[in-house]
Parts: sequence; C-alpha cells; structure tokens
Amino acid sequence: MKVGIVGAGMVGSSAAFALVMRGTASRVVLVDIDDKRARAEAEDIAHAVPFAGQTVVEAGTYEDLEDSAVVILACGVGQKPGETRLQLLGRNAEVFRSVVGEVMRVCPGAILLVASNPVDIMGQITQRLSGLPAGRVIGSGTILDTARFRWLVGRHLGIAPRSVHAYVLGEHGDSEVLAWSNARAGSVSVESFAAQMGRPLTAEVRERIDAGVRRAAYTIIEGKGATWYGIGAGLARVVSAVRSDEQAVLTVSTVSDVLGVREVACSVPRVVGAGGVSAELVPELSTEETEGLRASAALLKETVEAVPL
Ligand SMILES: NC(=O)C1=CN([C@@H]2O[C@H](COP(=O)(O)OP(=O)(O)OC[C@H]3O[C@@H](n4cnc5c(N)ncnc54)[C@H](O)[C@@H]3O)[C@@H](O)[C@H]2O)C=CC1
Ligand SMILES: CC(=O)C(=O)O
Repeated sequence: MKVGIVGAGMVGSSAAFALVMRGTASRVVLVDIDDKRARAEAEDIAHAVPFAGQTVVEAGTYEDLEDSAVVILACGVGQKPGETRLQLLGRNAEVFRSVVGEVMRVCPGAILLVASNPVDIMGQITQRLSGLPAGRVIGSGTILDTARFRWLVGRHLGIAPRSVHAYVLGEHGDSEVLAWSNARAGSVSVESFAAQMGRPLTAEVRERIDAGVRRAAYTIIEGKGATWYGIGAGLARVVSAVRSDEQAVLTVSTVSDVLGVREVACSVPRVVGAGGVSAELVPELSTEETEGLRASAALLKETVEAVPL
C-alpha cells in the first residue's frame, strides 16, 4: 500500500519510520515545502529498510502522491513551550488551505489522516476543504492520549498496556475526558483489578495519571521541544487498520454528532477499516464524564465555527 505524508518534520518522518518498522506500507512518499528536509528524512529512513523489510521510501512532489491509499497530513507548526494546541489554529489552517487542495487534485480517492494540531479542528477543516465523506477524513484525535492512559494505568497495575482497555474521549487537548468509569484490565474493572493486585487506584493515583495524560505534551515539549515517537507509532497503527481492513476500535476523530453537539470532530471509539471510519459508539459513561465529553465537543464546535474557509 502506498502512503503519502505531507510534512516531513518530526511527526511526519516518525510516522514514516514507524510504517517502515511495522512493514505496513510498500511505498512511502514524503512531501514538504522544505524539499531538502524531505529528501534528507527519506534517505535517513530508507537506511532502516534493510533492517526491517521492503518499503520504498522517497521524497517527492504532490504529483508523486498519486495512487496513495492514505495521505497523512503532518504539516504546519507545533506548540512552543507553554502554548496550547488551540493557539496553533490560525497558522495551521492557513497551511491546510493550500495543502488539502493539492492533495485532492492528485489523489481524490485517498483516505486523509490528519495529525497537525489542533488535530480535531484541522480534521474538520480538512473534511470541509476536501468535500470527502466524514469517515474518509480521520484525525488522529486521542489515539495518543489513549495510549498514554493505557501505559500509565498498566504501569500502576503492573500489567501490559495492551491488557488495559481504557479510552480518552473528546478533544485531543486540555478538555479531554479520561473515561475511568468503563476502564477495564483484562475482563474486570480497573478498580477490581487494582484491589485484587493490592495496588488500589486512590484519588491521588488517579489525579497523577490524569495529569500524566493531560499534561504529557506540555512536559515533553518543555524538555525537548516537541513530541513525535508516540504519535508516529499511532499514525502507523491507524494506517495498519486501514490496510488490513481490520475493523479496529480506535479513538480517532471524525465529524459526527456527539451527545447532541451537531457536526463536530472529536474522539469517541470508532471502527476503522479499509474504507476509513465505518461506525462509532459513545461508551457508557458516568454523569460527570458525559458532561465533560459534551463540554469538550461544544468547545471544539464553537472554535471550528469561528474559522473562515
Ligand atoms: N496529533 C497529535 O497527537 C500530535 C500532533 N502534533 C502536531 O503535528 C504537527 C507537526 O509537528 P512536527 O512534525 O513536530 O513539526 P515540524 O516543524 O517538525 O514539521 C512540520 C513540517 O511541516 C512543513 N510544512 C510547513 N508548511 C508546509 C506546507 N505549506 N506544505 C508542506 N509542508 C509544510 C515544515 O517544513 C516542516 O517540515 C504540529 O501541528 C504538531 O502540533 C505533534 C505531536 C502529536
Ligand atoms: C503535541 C501533542 O499534541 C501531543 O504530544 O499530544
């Protein structure tokens, strides 16, 4: 499967690297306004291919994206220390106004996978600019936050993150909701598992995990300027679900109605396969979580409505 990536910075190139290491794509094409950067990243990542598999990795122009099954959009700017994701909106919307048209011109059949922040709003803008059906424009949404949540809960319980079934919903950002009320470890609730293992989930532990998820990007950006490995792996995971027509349940962001908020892009668990997103579900939540998710969706809706196309 051919995968195009627009934006060969840290996120785009990490996604390319993850695709190579997973063997998910047969060909990866990197496009960037900074062609020299794209060529350098493509060559560096290609040097990992002999250790991994068969992927062809190259830099190119928009024309070279033709026939891509998925195009990842990771172009634009990232947060500076202390900046929120929503503060990037004006700058990245401007970038997407030119990029989405170029991508649609050469590969109108591709699924668009949006990573640039604020990712929910950039996804909704991409859907509007492309005119594609909602399920074919996938924002990475809270896929990364969900991974952070599972990793932290798994560490506390002393089990593999893959054995933790827990979701972060709503905005990929400050208003996101950690759905504790239906989080499970193996086949039991995380509370039951924690009690059985003698590692109770006290209020203090939950607060620490909540902050560890919600503040992760701020902490990492403070330390090294940006985040890229986690999202690179997450983007490759979504592409893999498309390639295998997996019908995987992932917390990605597409435009839909969420808890009475009409036409908004934010994350709930969705089913992802070859055609993109085919179904979604709002999990059973506590009253507080439901209100949190509704408020998060409403904030995103209000913000996206203020963006001129
Ligand atoms: N969704 C998520 O969970 C995450 C999203 N991000 C977001 O991903 C985006 C990219 O982050 P990084 O890769 O760290 O930034 P970066 O600055 O390393 O890379 C961005 C790339 O976009 C390119 N670019 C800018 N304008 C362009 C245009 N008009 N056409 C083509 N290429 C263009 C730049 O030349 C640069 O190479 C940011 O918005 C960041 O906030 C970052 C981490 C996680
Ligand atoms: C930067 C960003 O969105 C993240 O690491 O969550």
